Amino acid sequence: MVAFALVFGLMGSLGLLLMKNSLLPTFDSIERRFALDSAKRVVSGFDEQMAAVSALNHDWAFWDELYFHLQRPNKVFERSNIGSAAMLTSNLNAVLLLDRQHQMVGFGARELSGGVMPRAPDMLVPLLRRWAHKPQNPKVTECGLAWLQTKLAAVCWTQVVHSDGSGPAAGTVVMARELDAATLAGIAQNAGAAFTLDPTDGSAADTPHEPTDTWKLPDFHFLAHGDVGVQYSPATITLKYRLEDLEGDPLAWVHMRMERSLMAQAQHVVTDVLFQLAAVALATGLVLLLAVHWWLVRPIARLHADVVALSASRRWDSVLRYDRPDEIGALTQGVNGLLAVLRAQVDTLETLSSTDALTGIANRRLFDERLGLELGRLARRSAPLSLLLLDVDHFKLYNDHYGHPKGDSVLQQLGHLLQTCGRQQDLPARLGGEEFAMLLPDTDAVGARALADKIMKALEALNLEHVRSPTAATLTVSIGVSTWTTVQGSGAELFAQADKALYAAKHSGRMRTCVYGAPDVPRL
Ligand SMILES: Nc1nc2c(ncn2[C@@H]2O[C@H](COP(=O)(O)OP(=O)(O)OP(=O)(O)O)[C@@H](O)[C@H]2O)c(=O)[nH]1
Repeated sequence: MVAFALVFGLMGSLGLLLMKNSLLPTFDSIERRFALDSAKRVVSGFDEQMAAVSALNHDWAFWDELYFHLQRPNKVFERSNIGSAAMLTSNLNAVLLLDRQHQMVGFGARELSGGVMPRAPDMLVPLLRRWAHKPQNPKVTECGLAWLQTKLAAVCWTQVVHSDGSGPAAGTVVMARELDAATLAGIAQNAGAAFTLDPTDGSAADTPHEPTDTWKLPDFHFLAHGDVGVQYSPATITLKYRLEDLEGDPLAWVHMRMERSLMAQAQHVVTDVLFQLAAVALATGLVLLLAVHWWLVRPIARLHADVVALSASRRWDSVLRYDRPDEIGALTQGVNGLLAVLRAQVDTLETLSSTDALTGIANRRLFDERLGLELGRLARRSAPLSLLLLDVDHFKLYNDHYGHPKGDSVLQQLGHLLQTCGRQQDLPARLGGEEFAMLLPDTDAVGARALADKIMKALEALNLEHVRSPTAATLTVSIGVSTWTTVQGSGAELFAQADKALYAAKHSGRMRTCVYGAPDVPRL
């Protein structure tokens, strides 16, 4: 029972542990995937900001009025298109116009957040440096990020050509739009992930942690250098992405910090589920334990107790009753089968131990037992009890003459004769050798003598030839009788009286019956 509970508990714990070990990693990988997707959306948000400026910049690059303006600067055009009002309308913070030699021919600006004004060198200097090692791509709008004063901005530039794309470029149009707090908040909102922007100025935020992992981001339109450093802790996943400037140098870190709420929830869920499963397992185990106890242990214990009681009482004739259509019923039937075999064996042994092997009538053991019983009955009620002792005359001579087997046959016939002569309640027995006895309940001396006569007549009728007998030509017996109407002593004394009578019969010529108490029989 205890072993069963232990095994059940062990298997349950193992199952729960396996479940925990498979559930948490699944939640963990879901959370990592989610963090990576968030990082992609944030970086994509920066890329989209550049794409928006890029579209406007591209339109201007194929604008004939700008094309002609670069060739012949026009004050009206400049005022209405790169004046501060126009900057506001187009949501730009700076527009820089360059001629073919990259000389500034126009600059319009709108103040950045915090009230500072962008400066033309903020755009021109990094561009010129970039073009020094990576020349401008004709008719292709390019974008990058740059600091305007201390503000992050998306900067795009395209060579200005005729609207039909013909002719050599008249110069370059450069535009900048600040990625102000509202824009960054929009990126964060669209991405569904909060982030901070930290300049790569060598401050602590510059290298806040060593990443434990690196995720590769796909190439976006303008941001094509995508590695995200990842650092895990039990409570957060921290991601950092490096924004680069026009020359490919570090510009700022985008730090994303994501609470591992899913893992925390998963831990709770798993713990809850574990507790619930443990409770269910415990309840199931208890129910199973009770069921096993009720259906198996209890009946087996009862069966065991019955078998023990049966062994103690030695009542092999008992039958165990468990009518069940299962293994316990089968076990009970098996025990009953064994009992039947045992009963048969005991019966056989009892028969063997109380029967004379040669004649098949009772032996001395059974005779003594019945004698004791009959004496007990005699003590309780006044019905006479007689005992006949019978001995074959000159049986030694018979054996000597006819041989032992023939002698055996005679003894068998005598046994049968005694059985047929007596009544149902009489007990014929062979006491040993050629000596027989008959115990006659409810029989007085007259009745006993009458039976003795009947036996002699029946033997005479058998006409068993005995040529060596000095007494008669056929086999004869001598009989001694003793009768008690009340108990006068032990069974041995009744027996001794009958033996005395038999002795008298032998010594008065054999082939006769003597009754103890008669004048011709001496007293004990
Ligand atoms: N065939 C056979 N003979 C037996 C058996 N038991 C005893 N005897 C023989 O019975 C004979 C008994 O002989 P005795 O005691 O001298 O008595 P008896 O010859 O009958 O003479 P009386 O009793 O004086 O008439 C012996 O020879 C025994 O060997 C037996 O089971 N079978």
